[in-house]
Formats: sequence, C-alpha cells, structure tokens
Amino acid sequence: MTIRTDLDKIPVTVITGFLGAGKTTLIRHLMANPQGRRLAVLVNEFGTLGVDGDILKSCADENCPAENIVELANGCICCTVADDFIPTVERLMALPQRPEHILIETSGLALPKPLLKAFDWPSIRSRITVDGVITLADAEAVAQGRFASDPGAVDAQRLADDSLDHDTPLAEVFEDQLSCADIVLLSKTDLVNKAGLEHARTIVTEIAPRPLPVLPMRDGVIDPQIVLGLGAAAEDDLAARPSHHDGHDEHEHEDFDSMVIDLPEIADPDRLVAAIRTLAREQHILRVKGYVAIRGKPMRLLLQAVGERVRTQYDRPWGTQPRQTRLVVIAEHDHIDATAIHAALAGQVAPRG
Ligand SMILES: Nc1nc2c(ncn2[C@@H]2O[C@H](COP(=O)(O)OP(=O)(O)OP(=O)(O)O)[C@@H](O)[C@H]2O)c(=O)[nH]1
Repeated sequence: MTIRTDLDKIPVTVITGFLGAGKTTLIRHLMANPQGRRLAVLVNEFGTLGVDGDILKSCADENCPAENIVELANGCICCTVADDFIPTVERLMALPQRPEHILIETSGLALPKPLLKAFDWPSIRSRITVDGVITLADAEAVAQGRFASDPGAVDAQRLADDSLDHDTPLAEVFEDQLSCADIVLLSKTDLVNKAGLEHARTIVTEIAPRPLPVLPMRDGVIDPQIVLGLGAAAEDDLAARPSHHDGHDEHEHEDFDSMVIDLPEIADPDRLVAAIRTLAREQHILRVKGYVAIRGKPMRLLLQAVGERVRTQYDRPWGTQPRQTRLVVIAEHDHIDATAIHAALAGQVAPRG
C-alpha cells in the first residue's frame, strides 16, 4: 500500500459513457480488485431512483465501506457542481479513513467537461487531481451506428464549430464523452463479432479529437493497472478536450426525459421483458432500470434494459420492504409517450387476489 501524506493529492478517475454502457459494472470490478487502495465512489444518476448506488453499496467491503459510496441522484453532475458536487467531494476527503483513490461515475447523459472544470476550484485543486477520464462505449450500439449514423461524415472540426451543429442529442453526448477521454473502453464485446468490434473502433477513432487507446472489455473486467494511475492531470489539459458546449455556461437536458413508474406485483417476468423489448423498439426507450416484485417470488428482481437488451436477476429477498415494482425509464424527449409506456407496463400487473 502506498504511504500518503496530507500534502499528496488524491487521484480521481472519472468514468463516463452513454446510458447503459457498463460504467457501474466496471466500478464493481475495480472495487473487487482495488490493488491495495482504499477507495471511495461517487455515483451520479439521471433519474430519481438510485439503482446504481444501491448495486454498488451491495459490493461494499473493507477497501470501500458503504459510507465511502455516495450518490448524487436526480441530476446531472455537470450542472450541480457548486451546490452538490464540491461539498460531496469535500465530505469524502474528510472521511476518518481518507480515501486513496476516488472513482466518479457520471450519469450516462452528463457532459464530462464541466465536471473536469470543477477540479479547478481552489478548495479542490490543491487536494485532488483527475488521474484520468475513462469513457465507455457499448461496442454493439456503436457498431450499429446508434450514435453516429454516418461515421464517414464525422469530422472532428465540427466539435469546434457551433455553426455546423447538425448532431442529434445522442451524438452530441457521445462525442463530448469521447473528446474528454484518456482511454476508451469498448464494452460488451460478447455482443459483437470481430468485424463489429473493428467497426466500432473505427467510429470511435474517427470521432475522437486525438489518438486514444481503445481497448475491448467484457463484463467490466479489465486490469485496474490499465485504467487507474494514469497521472493525466486532466484538469490542466482542458483545451485538448473540446466540447459541443464550450463557451456556454449552461447546458440543457431537455433532450432527454426520465419517468418513474410505480406498479404493484407483476404476473410473469418473461412477459414483462417482452413488453419492455417492444417498448424499446416502438417508443425509442434508451434505458429502463429498477426493481420488480414478481407474484409468488420472495426475491426482488433487478431489471436492467439498454435498448432492446434486457437483463434480469433476483438480487435479494424483499424482507420487510413493501413489495412494489419501481422502474425508471429514460427516453429522448421528442419520442417519449408516457401514457403508452405506463399502459404497456401496467398491462403486466398480476390480477388481484
Ligand atoms: N452482455 C453484456 N452486458 C453487459 C456487459 N457489461 C454490462 N452489461 C449489462 O449492461 C447493463 C447496463 O450496465 P451498467 O453497468 O449498469 O451500465 P451503466 O453505464 O452504469 O448504466 P447507466 O448508469 O444507467 O448509464 C446491465 O444489464 C449490465 O449487466 C457486457 O460486457 N456484456
């Protein structure tokens, strides 16, 4: 273990990437393989339901106890810097057992650059340095052109020129996240073949404003020595990380909406999954996550959907908690039809009695 004095800056790794790219899965892996470091984790979610924080707290151990895992829910880390983010980081630094490395998971819709700028704040700058920005990109989604439909036309120049802003909101977030990266991890390699992986790599390379290491990753498994300890001091290197929102103090999240759906017990998990797949196709849903109460099952079902890919897992008994289904749904604002989504999910509720 490294010996640290109070004069040493605490390294922070920012883990970013679009909704559902696998950020929480990577952090779980890093928590399980901390390389002797005492960790703290700050997780930011777009929706109001703290699913990621809950998942991470269930992995707490002596290297990263539950009090070292904090959530900034219902927001965008980049817009709440002064009010929420800085005080939270200061709280982490004041823990009796000072963390030796802090991992920050941004929400999948956050632009990482305003966050990097926060590390320039006087109270933070002298005590923390951004060791690196790790950007995850879902290899299958990228290869299918879900972010940049015409990769040949993607020109890094456009990032610097507001007048050429023809991007979709999805593409803008994706490009900003790549622009900030020190390393790009192409996640979910099990869902693509070799050609798909190479295609995704080409798209990322064309979008990135400078040459970057692009590494494949499955189920969050990567040698922590590759992603931690980069010493990038990203806060000193902002100009090399262009953003669509450079020059704007504020940015809007109106392009995306989240809704929380509360329901009683669900009859059949397979039919619920099928209904979510149909919704993802027809309502352009980007992400669904939360907990489901299945009639007759003592365990709660953790449900995660990224586009049409749905994963479920019974994670723990309900115990004394009310058996209630609660899902957060995130979609593009122009496409979301809250009534249709609610009706389709309510159709899966178990009949009374
Ligand atoms: N097939 C496959 N699924 C994966 C892999 N990594 C993560 N997933 C799944 O993808 C879903 C989203 O993973 P998360 O780690 O929650 O993604 P995230 O980026 O933290 O999601 P948000 O915080 O909502 O943006 C989960 O169902 C994971 O189990 C992988 O390598 N392969």
